[in-house]
Parts: sequence; structure tokens; C-alpha cells
Amino acid sequence: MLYVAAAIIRQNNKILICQRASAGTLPLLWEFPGGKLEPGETMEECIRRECREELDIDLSVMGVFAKTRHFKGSKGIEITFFDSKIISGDLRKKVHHDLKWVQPEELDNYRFCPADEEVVRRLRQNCEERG
Ligand SMILES: Nc1nc2c([nH]c(=O)n2[C@H]2C[C@H](O)[C@@H](COP(=O)(O)OP(=O)(O)OP(=O)(O)O)O2)c(=O)[nH]1
Repeated sequence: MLYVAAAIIRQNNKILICQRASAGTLPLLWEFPGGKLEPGETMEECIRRECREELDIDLSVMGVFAKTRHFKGSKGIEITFFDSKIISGDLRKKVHHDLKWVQPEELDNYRFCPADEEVVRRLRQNCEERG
């Protein structure tokens, strides 16, 4: 199982989404910022490290929004999505192809990694329920 932490970062009713690089795994698909857990760190440490490394921002982690598992053949990925806020830093695109702040109802316009589909659906539903 591959363990990944990802951040749901909200600001002014928008959510930060990131487009993966054109080279490498899942090219140009959209994702929530984050990455793979390294030995010896907690999931919270992982998400804060990845956001510092990839976006130059410091996060405050509020809680777990969702934990999902996705399988492709025998390979499994478990992603812990954290509700988070930016506490310092100016967002900078260091490794991604593109970054965007989008409203939940706009999420459908972007092609996300297959493992993110459930969370995208939940984010959309939450906004519909609030009307
Ligand atoms: N950060 C992030 N990764 C995701 C999401 N959905 C999803 O399937 N992934 C996958 C893509 C990667 O295989 C892995 C995260 O790895 P990473 O970001 O640290 O490293 P990477 O792009 O170099 O990944 P890889 O090429 O080694 O697979 O999780 C998501 O929403 N956010």
C-alpha cells in the first residue's frame, strides 16, 4: 500500500487544486497538494512538509476530511485528505504544471487522479447541501 497525504485548502469559498507535471506518473491530471509518506513521519508532518517543498506555504492542519483507498490491479493507494489552512508563505508553483483556486461546483471541469474521484464528489455534494 502506498500512503499519501493530501491537503484540502480552502480560502474565500475556493479550494486549491494542482495540476501534475507533464512528465512522470499521472501526467497533467489534477490533484490536491501533497505526497508520499516518508519513513518516521506522521501524516500531518508529511502534508506540512510536502506543501512547504512544493508550494512554499506553511499549513495549519485542522482535521481529517476523508481517508480513501483506491486499487489499480494489485497496487493500492491510501490517501488521507486533511482540512487545512495556509498560515504563512506566498503560494509558489515549484513542481506543478498549474495551480488554481476553484469553487466546489467547478471541480467537475478538471480531470482528477482516479484515486481522488470520491473526494471530489464529496466536496461537490457538501456545497450542494449547503445550497
Ligand atoms: N499529492 C497527491 N497525490 C495523489 C493524489 N491522488 C493520487 O492518486 N495521488 C498519487 C500520485 C502519486 O503517485 C502519489 C503521490 O506521490 P508524490 O506526489 O509524492 O510523488 P510523485 O508525483 O513523484 O509520484 P510517483 O511518480 O512516484 O508515483 O499519489 C492527490 O490528490 N494528491
